[in-house]
Amino acid sequence: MSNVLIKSADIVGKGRRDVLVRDGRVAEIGSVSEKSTVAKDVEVVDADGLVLLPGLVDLHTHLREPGREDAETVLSGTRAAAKGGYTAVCAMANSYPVADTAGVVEQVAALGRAAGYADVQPIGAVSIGLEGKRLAEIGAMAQSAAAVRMFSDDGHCVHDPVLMRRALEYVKTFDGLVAQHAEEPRLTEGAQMNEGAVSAELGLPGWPSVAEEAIIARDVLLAEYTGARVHFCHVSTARSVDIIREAKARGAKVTAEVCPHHLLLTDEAARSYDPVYKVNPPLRREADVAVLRAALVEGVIDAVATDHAPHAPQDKECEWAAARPGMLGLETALSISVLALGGPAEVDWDVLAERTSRTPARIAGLEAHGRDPQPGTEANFTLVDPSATWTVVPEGLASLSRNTPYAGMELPVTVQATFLRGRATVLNGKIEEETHS
Ligand SMILES: NC(=O)N[C@@H](CC(=O)O)C(=O)O
Ligand SMILES: [Zn+2]
Ligand SMILES: [Zn+2]
Repeated sequence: MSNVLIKSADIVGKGRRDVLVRDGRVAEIGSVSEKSTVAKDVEVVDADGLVLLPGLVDLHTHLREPGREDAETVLSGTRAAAKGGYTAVCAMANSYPVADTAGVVEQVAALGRAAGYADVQPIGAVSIGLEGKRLAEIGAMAQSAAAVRMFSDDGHCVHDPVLMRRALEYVKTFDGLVAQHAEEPRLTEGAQMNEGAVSAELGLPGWPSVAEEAIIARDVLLAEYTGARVHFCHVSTARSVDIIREAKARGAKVTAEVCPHHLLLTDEAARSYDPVYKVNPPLRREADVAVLRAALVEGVIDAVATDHAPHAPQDKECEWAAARPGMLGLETALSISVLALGGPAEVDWDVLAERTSRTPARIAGLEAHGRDPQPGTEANFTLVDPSATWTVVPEGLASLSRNTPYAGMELPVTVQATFLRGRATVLNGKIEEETHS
């Protein structure tokens, strides 16, 4: 089904329109007369009451393949992405083997194409084996069939300033960027949760906010010095936002993302000792959450990114200190973002489209994504029901893993359909089983 007539969708900024898709691209937009278009080969999708967004784009997804296919695969992770309204995901490099060669990034991209549920853009490692010692083959990954533009040692900070400088000088030659996991490792040795009143009470070693802020401040300086692009992953503190705001005002080429969980949850959740709430960087204070929400609306934070981090039961269902950090995100990100921005009645859908689709597509250089429907553009959309609600049931998720912090919660907004080049990957809220790419 790549010929579709989407009837009467509320297109952000344009009002109610029909969108006719032929051969994966928008053919007509406006009031398309039924007679002329409802030919036999055109499927009609009634979108009355639904909001049409450009397909969501995730700058930060852990797909776990190769290496931890028990936790997630490219197939299961992209099915989860489609369910969440995503048409493109950027796959982090911390797989086993690490995505630090042209071979591995090409393999991940090929698995994405074979699955057919979302475009998979691999992120390459900055350093060999994420060890922070020697640069990975950045040029070969950039020139490979996977055309890697974004590089990250995510899971680890590119801590050595010389290595960071070299990486920035290198990616600058092809307008690439480094996505930094900002964590000064000496300040977080043994850390288990946000350092503050709650960690003191619980007696858990703290992860101080300055460990993030110190690296962001340094990398802003390196970005300005080299003229290269730096993107900050999972920004979690109020002071980080201040530093990024100042950097942007000076013209530094920096961008930043925030994760849905940092927009909603706080370190109070650690009182449960339930490792589902353990994540890097950790859940912070209420005051940080408020600043992150405002910064997202303002645009100081450019994008929502999931940091979808599936973990197998044995890595999560254990005591807090032994558990791996990270939580699922793809299937709940839109709902949590809407909730954090005031709920479906309050949310500005245009701002939401900007932060979840248009801007992340631009940051990652994914030209066919993040586009509002115009004649000729690829039909990568999601249809959202703004008045529906759903309850998170871990067993019902498309992800292979179950580590969602929202189990049992009733959330606003459902994804009714996702279209990738005009082909429904999700229809009537259900994953389409036949996707032929
Ligand atoms: N966020 C996490 O807590 N975990 C991520 C790594 C990372 O994003 O740093 C993971 O790969 O599990
Ligand atoms: Zn990280
Ligand atoms: Zn991550």
